Amino acid sequence: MNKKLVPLISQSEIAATVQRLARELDRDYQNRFPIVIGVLKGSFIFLADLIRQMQTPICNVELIRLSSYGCSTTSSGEVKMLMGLTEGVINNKDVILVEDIVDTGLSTSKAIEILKADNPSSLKLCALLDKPSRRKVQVEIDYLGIEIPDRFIVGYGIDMDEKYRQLPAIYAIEE
Ligand SMILES: O=P(O)(O)OC[C@H]1O[C@H](OP(=O)(O)OP(=O)(O)O)[C@H](O)[C@@H]1O
Ligand code: HPA
Repeated sequence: MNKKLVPLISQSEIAATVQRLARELDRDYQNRFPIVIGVLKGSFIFLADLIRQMQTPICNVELIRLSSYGCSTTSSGEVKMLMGLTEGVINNKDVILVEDIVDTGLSTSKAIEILKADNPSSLKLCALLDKPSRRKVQVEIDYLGIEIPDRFIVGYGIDMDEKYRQLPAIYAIEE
């Protein structure tokens, strides 16, 4: 079935939002050398743009991979860790977890639970998009980009069945 892509967030709005988040992180992480952890795959473009806008030095960039959506627009509810961190890498470090979108909250809460077990000295969440109307578990977003309505979105790293990640802006899918 053909999908219609309806523009939701423009490239310029994304860029301004990334700038703002980078300034907020710079303000809070001066002289702290945080570890920035991106959640693959969806956050890869946001992560790359965000760290290039940050001026405060970063100790390390790490990537983890979770998956729950598979080939559909509905979360399976079962979040799998497909790729984790090297042991000990965040022990006693300030960690910034970077997510593209918090929807049900299941992926992010799982990531937070796993990372907390590795004893970071602090752990904060930076998310580009928040879809609070779909939340199933509570997630506190410390650095939030844009709140969005209950639409399935794609672009800027975010996919539907692995498609559309390369689009430079964010679109809502309509049947
Ligand atoms: O709050 P939730 O309902 O858990 O949804 C949010 C997660 O879903 C997407 O990942 P997905 O599982 O589709 O994997 P992907 O990033 O590799 O596309 C997205 O990148 C978030 O990590
Ligand atoms: O709206 C969405 N689009 C794509 N992937 C997602 N994962 C959670 N929510 C979404």
